[in-house]
Amino acid sequence: MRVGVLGARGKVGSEVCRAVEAAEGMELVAAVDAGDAVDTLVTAGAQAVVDFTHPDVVMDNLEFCIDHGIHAVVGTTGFDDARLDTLRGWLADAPSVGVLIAPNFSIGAILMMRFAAAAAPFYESVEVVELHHPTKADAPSGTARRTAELIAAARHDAGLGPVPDATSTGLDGARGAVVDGIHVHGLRVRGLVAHQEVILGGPGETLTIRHDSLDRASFTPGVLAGLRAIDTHPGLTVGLEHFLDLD
Ligand SMILES: NC(=O)C1=CN([C@@H]2O[C@H](COP(=O)(O)OP(=O)(O)OC[C@H]3O[C@@H](n4cnc5c(N)ncnc54)[C@H](OP(=O)(O)O)[C@@H]3O)[C@@H](O)[C@H]2O)C=CC1
Ligand SMILES: O=C(O)C1=N[C@H](C(=O)O)C[C@H](O)C1
Repeated sequence: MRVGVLGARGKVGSEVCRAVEAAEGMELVAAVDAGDAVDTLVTAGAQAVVDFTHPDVVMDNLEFCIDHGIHAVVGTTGFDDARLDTLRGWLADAPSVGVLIAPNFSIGAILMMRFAAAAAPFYESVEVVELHHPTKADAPSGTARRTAELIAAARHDAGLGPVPDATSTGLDGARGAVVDGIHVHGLRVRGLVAHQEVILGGPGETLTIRHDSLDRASFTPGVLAGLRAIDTHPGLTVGLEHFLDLD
């Protein structure tokens, strides 16, 4: 497979370039960063791209790739329902192209989200705390948003009501952001990479599910798995778990 990387000089993109170069059956044919011509992907004959750029530019990148019949494996964050619908519209005109949007490529983070959704029906309280390096573009993290959505859906299916919270006054922001009714807190601390805790609570007990990416190498096996599967999964897929055999 001939692979191009967008965001190739970034923190994750540079790891991905190394991983693609070392991967059996893959060739890195284009390494594109800010200011480089995206047309390079076409002249180099890229069959698939990996995008780890910025939420402000990723939609333009994907429009280009879909228009040119190039599959895309996307780690960049910032996807809401409106963006996903836009992608579905573009893909309707390019039915053989596959796009994978993965809020997190590390296997531990995928399992953490799964465990959190499984535990959610059993606890009255739940909050999400994400902790990242201070150069992160977005807050809360894409992983935290996705986790909160999965927890909210699991609570809804189980017939649970809102999480209890007696707060009536306080400083703005003290209770974090709210995603689908679930409070999400973001910390930015030098020295951290990417970490998340889901804290669930019921009478007399709490359960804490924690995941730590200690190195950006944690993301590359998932990216390679996405690349290996993308040409047999046309259309839009959200979440690498759909390409993995987790059951
Ligand atoms: N899904 C997952 O598993 C993970 C997702 N991420 C997400 O990936 C994204 C990137 O993260 P990270 O690597 O830490 O960020 P970095 O800022 O380190 O890297 C992004 C790179 O993309 C470059 N860039 C900006 N615009 C373009 C463009 N139009 N075309 C090509 N390259 C461009 C930037 O250049 P410049 O600095 O000059 O602007 C920079 O080199 C974020 O959204 C982050 O949340 C991160 C880790 C894991
Ligand atoms: O910017 C990061 O670093 C990360 N971004 C992703 C996110 O927002 O969830 C994945 C991981 O948390 C690292």
